[in-house]
Order: sequence, then structure tokens, then C-alpha cells
Amino acid sequence: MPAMLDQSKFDVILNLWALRIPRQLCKVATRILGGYLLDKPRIKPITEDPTCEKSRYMILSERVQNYDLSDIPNDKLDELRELCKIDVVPYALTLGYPYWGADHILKQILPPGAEVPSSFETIVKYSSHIAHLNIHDELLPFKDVIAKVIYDKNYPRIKTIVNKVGTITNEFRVPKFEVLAGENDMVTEVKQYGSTFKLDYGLVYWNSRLEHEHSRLVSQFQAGQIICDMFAGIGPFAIPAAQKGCIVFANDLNPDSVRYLKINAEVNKVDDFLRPYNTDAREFISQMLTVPEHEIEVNNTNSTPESSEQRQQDMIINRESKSEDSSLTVEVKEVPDGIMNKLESVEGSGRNADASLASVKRPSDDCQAENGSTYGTNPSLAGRKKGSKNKRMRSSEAAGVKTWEHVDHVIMNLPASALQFLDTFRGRIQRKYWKGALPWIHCYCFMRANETQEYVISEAEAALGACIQDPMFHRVRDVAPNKAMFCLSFRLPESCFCENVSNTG
Ligand SMILES: C[S@@+](CC[C@H](N)C(=O)[O-])C[C@H]1O[C@@H](n2cnc3c(N)ncnc32)[C@H](O)[C@@H]1O
Repeated sequence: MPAMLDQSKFDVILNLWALRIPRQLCKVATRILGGYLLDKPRIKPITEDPTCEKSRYMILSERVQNYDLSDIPNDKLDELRELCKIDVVPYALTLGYPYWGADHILKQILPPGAEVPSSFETIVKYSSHIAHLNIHDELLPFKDVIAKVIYDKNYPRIKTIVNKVGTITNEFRVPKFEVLAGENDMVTEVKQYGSTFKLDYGLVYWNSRLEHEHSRLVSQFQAGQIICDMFAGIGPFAIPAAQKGCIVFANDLNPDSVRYLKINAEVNKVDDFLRPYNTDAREFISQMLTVPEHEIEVNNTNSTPESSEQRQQDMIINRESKSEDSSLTVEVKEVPDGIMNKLESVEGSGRNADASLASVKRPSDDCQAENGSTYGTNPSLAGRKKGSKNKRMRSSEAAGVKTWEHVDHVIMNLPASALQFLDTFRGRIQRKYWKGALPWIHCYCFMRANETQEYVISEAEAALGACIQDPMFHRVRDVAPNKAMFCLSFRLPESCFCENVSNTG
């Protein structure tokens, strides 16, 4: 319900002077009176003359206080008198509710000293938006009037005003909202860089303030790499990664998030590059990294252990059968050149560890040949060629990918508890089947003012049961005065291979 607001309370009446000037001379008179005309935002100093069609009122500024215009220099008045007869009239200007900004009005409504809710998160909805307020407890009695003012002052850009109710306690990280003003419609559409996201703001997690972080992390991925997103939400990492040509396995426990994730994959035309899952993150990683029974059987019937030559042969056969199956095709975007970052340069050193794969053609090999730099680590996708414009591919890129053989990056954006999920990697990967370097883990976490990076690393190491080499911290944003969100990136330690740990979970 719209709050009652006596708008006349905000009227301020300015008693000014105006000059009645023939309409056709207003332009010249404006030049002469420069600095002495009314100068207020959104108010025109030239207005209708209610008594005559052929003339206009030129409203003088507050500094002109006298009827005899003695506040205006004589040379200006002389010039004006040469132009026409000067006719001075009193002019009362009312600055009312429509004139004032939300900040000015709220300052008058709220108790003295109260912090005026000046900023709010805006969720874009084509041309209109949802404004998400975070009204502090002491201002809750004023929530309706605050919402009404913000609505009035931002309509039609903003069509719905919501306030977060209570703290987020549910595992899906979805805040509870109450609609305070405007349409009760939480389904919206957001654009971030080149991606479009549909979502129901009342059912799924969304935070526009992470836009830069989504883009920062995805900028470190290369086309053809395999990405696992354990807490994908509606896809703000997964969709842009797939748009870049990565093969993305994206999971979320919230069925509504997964519903929108699928919609967004379609909207952005990347459903061939993204496979959605709706399960617990531990179960998801288990599915991704555990070698399936049938693979083990196939492997056991062949000579055991599989030789590196056989593995290479398998991959070449895989690749050939992929390219033969061209009945369903999609177009693949060209991969931008010249992307080389810190992660990749570190990656280059680890990748060569698996020399047995050296002769298998990889996307990275193509890059190497062209740039002399080393990208990517994805033997499963051998044959995807950087820069091969409009190359015809199988319709589902994710279909043939064996994630227990290789994953390049794992994203863990559940800052409140992601560190505790790291135990799921303990002894999960079988060295015998794994190809190339171990994945990069990007684990989001909160750090309070009294906590240190060393503390966070010790938590991560305790969960992993392994020592982390060269951890990298990136400060994402401050979430409270004493609390910041970080991204901890590191290469999964070799000691996480299942042969090395007792807990093979
Ligand atoms: C902080 S949000 C991040 C969403 C998205 N990655 C983003 O950056 O906007 C965390 C997500 O994890 C999901 N989630 C919470 N617990 C989970 C679990 N045990 N397994 C899988 N997903 C979970 C929530 O539903 C939520 O969508």
C-alpha cells in the first residue's frame, strides 16, 4: 500500500522578481542578463506571461532583491533599456515535492541524525528496475514512506521497491523480500557485460555487486577449458565462461536456480557448452571426479595399467569420432587472441609434468604455435582449434568430456562455507586416469578484521588434508566494516591424488 505523504509539506516559496520581455527578444536579453537570471536545476528561467501571449517572464535570481533592479550593474541595465522597455513584476516560485530530490525529502521526514537510505542495489529489468533497499531497524517504522519517496523519485526507471527482511539464513542464500512500493513482480532480467540473466529475485541468489568479480575470474579461463562451478546460482560465472567457449559443468542445490541456469544457457545460446546439475556440491564433485565403473571395467579388460600410448590413441579416436559426428552442429566463436595471465603462466610449468601427453594435439598447442605462449591444459578437448572461425562442432560439447580425466578450474562461490567443502577433493582424483595438470580451485571466503590470510590457508589445508603451494588472494569487496570477501586461488595439491591419502571418500 502506498504510504500517505502530505506533499504540500515540502513546498518552499521563493519571492522573486521577473522582467516582462517581448518573446522575440528573450535570447538577446538572456545574454545581457547572464549571471542575474534564476539558476536552479530543472527550472527554466523563461516562462509564460499569463497576461500576454507575445511576451515572456524572465525570472531573476534570488540575488536581485529590489524592485529598482539596483543589484544589476548599470551597464547591463542600459543595454537592456536600449533593447526594450523594462517592466518588472513580482514572481512567486513554489519549489514543491516534484522539485526536491529523495535525499532532501527523506531528511525532512526521518528523525534528526538518522542515516538517509541514499543508495540501493538496482536490479535491471529491460528499461525498468527493481530497487533493493536495506532499511536499518531504527528506520523500519518509516519503511513505507521511504519506499514511496524513492519510488516517486525514480519512476519509471524503477517500478518495484523491495526491502530485505531479516538476515539470510537459508542454504540457498536467497534473501526474503517484502515489496514496499510499485509492482509485485520479482521476475527480472539483468545484463552483465555480454550476458543476459533472467531470474526471480525472490527465489534465487543474485548480487549485482559481484559483476566485476564474475568478469575477472572468467577472464582467466581459455576457450576449450573445462570448468566445474560447484555453487553456480543462475550462472554469472558459468554462462560467460561457456560464451567464451569453455565446457562448463554447473551445479546448484536450489532447483529454482538451476531452472533459471538452464533458461539463461538457452537465452545466451550456450546450452551446448553448459551442463546443469541440481545436487549438493560434494555429490557434484564426486560425480565429476570419480571414475565411473564402466570406465574401470573397460580399462581392466585392456592391458593394465593403460599405457600412455594407449591413452593417446584413445584420445585421437575420441577426437576423430567427434569430428565424424557432424549431423548436429553449432558454430563456435573465435577465441580472442593475446590472453595470457598469471594463472596460465604458473600453469605452464605444471602441465608439462605429464610428458606422456606431449604428442597429443591440444588447444594450447595451437596457441603455443601462434604466440609462443602456453595456454590451456585440456587434453579431453583435443582438436578444438583456437581461431578456427565457424568450425563445425558436435551439438553438445559437454557430452564427450570425461571430467575424471581433466578439469581446468573449479569455482566455489559460497563464501560463508566454501572452505569447508574443500574436503571433497581429498583423494578424489585417480592419478592413473588423470591427464595433465590438476585443476585450479577458486574458493571464495569471508575474512574478518581479526583474521589473516595465513589463517584462511590453514583452514583450507586442514579441509584438503594437503599443503597448498603458492596461494593467491584477491580482495573481492568489503561486505561489512570488519568483513571482506576474498577469492583464494590455488592449484589442487598433488597430494590430493587418491593414491596419496588414506581418506578416499
Ligand atoms: C553465494 S551464491 C553464488 C551464486 C553464483 N555463483 C554467483 O556468483 O552469483 C551460492 C549458491 O550456492 C548454492 N548452494 C548453497 N549450498 C549448496 C550446496 N550444499 N550445494 C550446492 N549448491 C549450494 C545456493 O543455492 C546459491 O545459489
